[in-house]
Amino acid sequence: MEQLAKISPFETVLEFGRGSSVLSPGTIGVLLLLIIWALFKQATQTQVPKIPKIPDAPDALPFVGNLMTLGGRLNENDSTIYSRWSKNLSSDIFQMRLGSERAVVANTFSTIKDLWVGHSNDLIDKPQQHGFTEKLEYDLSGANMTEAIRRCRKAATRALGKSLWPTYYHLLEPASVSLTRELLSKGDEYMDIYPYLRHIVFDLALSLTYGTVSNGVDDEFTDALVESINQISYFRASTQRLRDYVPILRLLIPDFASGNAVVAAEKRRQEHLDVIFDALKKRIASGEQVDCIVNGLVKDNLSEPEIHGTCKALLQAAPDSTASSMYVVIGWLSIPTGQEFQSELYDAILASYDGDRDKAWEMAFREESVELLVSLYKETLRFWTTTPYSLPRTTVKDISYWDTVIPKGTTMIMNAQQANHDTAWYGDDALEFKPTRFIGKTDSLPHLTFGAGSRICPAAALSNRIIYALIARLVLAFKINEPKDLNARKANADMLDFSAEYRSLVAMPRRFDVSFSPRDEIWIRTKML
Ligand code: HEM
Repeated sequence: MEQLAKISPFETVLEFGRGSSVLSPGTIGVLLLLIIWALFKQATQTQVPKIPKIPDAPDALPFVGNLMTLGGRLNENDSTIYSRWSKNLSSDIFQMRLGSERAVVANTFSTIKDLWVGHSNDLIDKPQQHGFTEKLEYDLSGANMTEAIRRCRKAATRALGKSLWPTYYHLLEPASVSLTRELLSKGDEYMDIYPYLRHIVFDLALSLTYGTVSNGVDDEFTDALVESINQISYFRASTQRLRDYVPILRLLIPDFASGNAVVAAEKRRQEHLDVIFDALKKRIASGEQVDCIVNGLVKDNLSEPEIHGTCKALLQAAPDSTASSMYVVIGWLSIPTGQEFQSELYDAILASYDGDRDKAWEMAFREESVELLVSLYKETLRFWTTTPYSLPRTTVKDISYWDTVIPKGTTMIMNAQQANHDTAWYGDDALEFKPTRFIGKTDSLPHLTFGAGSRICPAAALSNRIIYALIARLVLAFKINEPKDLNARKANADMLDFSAEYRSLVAMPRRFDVSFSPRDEIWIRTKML
């Protein structure tokens, strides 16, 4: 019987049907029993058995398990729901059913550290999301750690390493100058700075990968590429699509809208990248020296799909997560408490360079000598967890955890949003935004927004530096103001409500407007030369 169930209950029933030309009442009875039994198995079974001694999330339903409460269906992101379950169960860790997938959710900093760092190599694979993963040609972020993916990750990590940063300054510095010029031209006008921040990070990622930049914030080609990237991000590791997790739905319902949307987005993304790649090949063939990751990967003999797979992951991961973090902190700086902090930060930046504004401006991308600003970006990433449940992993072997065993093949989810606000780890003020929190602290894992362990974000240090440098230059040049008009869009600095996106992997801050008053216009203009 166990054997038959593995084939698929419906195939089993069909086999019975084929074997008998006339269905006797006895055969029909057996068939019915078999269908009920097969449905029962489908309704409750998971890829790994229930794990002893780990409590279950409440209200699991047949077939879908806990999915009906997740995926933004209650206008809350999955992490907020996980936090509630963890609290109600009085347990750091619980298990749940996502259709046929058994997942363990860890909710406190110390539990996550024990599992993700203590068992780093045991948690190196990613869950394969049916209806999504197979529609992407090659995908570093979502793939298991095969030999090819190991090579891609190694190449990406090398390209993002500190020794290569000096080659990226010439990309970031002009971008920050054009941003400053743009802000200066706006005068007292209130504006939404998000598209500009996103554009800077996207251009950096495009230069790093394919050695090119886009044409501008409203460039049509880039918009289409960004749109295809967004579509793919929207479905990645999301619990919104039931059929990605429930086998019987895949069997019964064809994959219409969203499945086709992923395929169409992947096709569009690939077409655009092919154009960019071809242009790069022509430049290289004509003898031009182009410093970019693709060039390095070609020299490393990675295949073309591997090259695109690595670069797609970098292009995909970079813009929204980095831009969102800069955006929320700019929003906080504009509100009254942030206004006071702006002056403190301005003084701290100048003090680090003995009052030499030019040097402070020049060194922004080259070093992180302003401790208050380092603490500010760490606290920003901790408090507004833009990747609330990180990227789920899969165990590649059985893991002994306290007095139980988490089996090989279990989906592992870190509730980074909850752990980043864990009072047992950060103290009673964990729910406050405290920009000085990390002064004098050198912990290598200050928060979990970049993930942890074997698949931690390879761009964590570079992203930190981008945020540090752009904020340093903004504060040196301008005072950031919130709109006076009561009906205007003001920043939402709430640790959860800052984002209006409940369904997908990356939080999307609610949009707001701010204005930038030059501290000293004549001095700023000297930086535009
Ligand atoms: C503030 C900005 C960023 C945040 C919060 C962020 C967050 C994350 C997180 C949570 C993961 C999953 C880690 C894990 O499984 O433990 C990840 C993976 C990844 N990130 Fe980032 N990221 C950021 C910026 C970037 C940038 C700028 C790039 C590229 C230039 C990048 C490239 C990647 C790649 C390639 C992966 C997949 C690594 C793998 O699966 O082996 N990220 N990121």
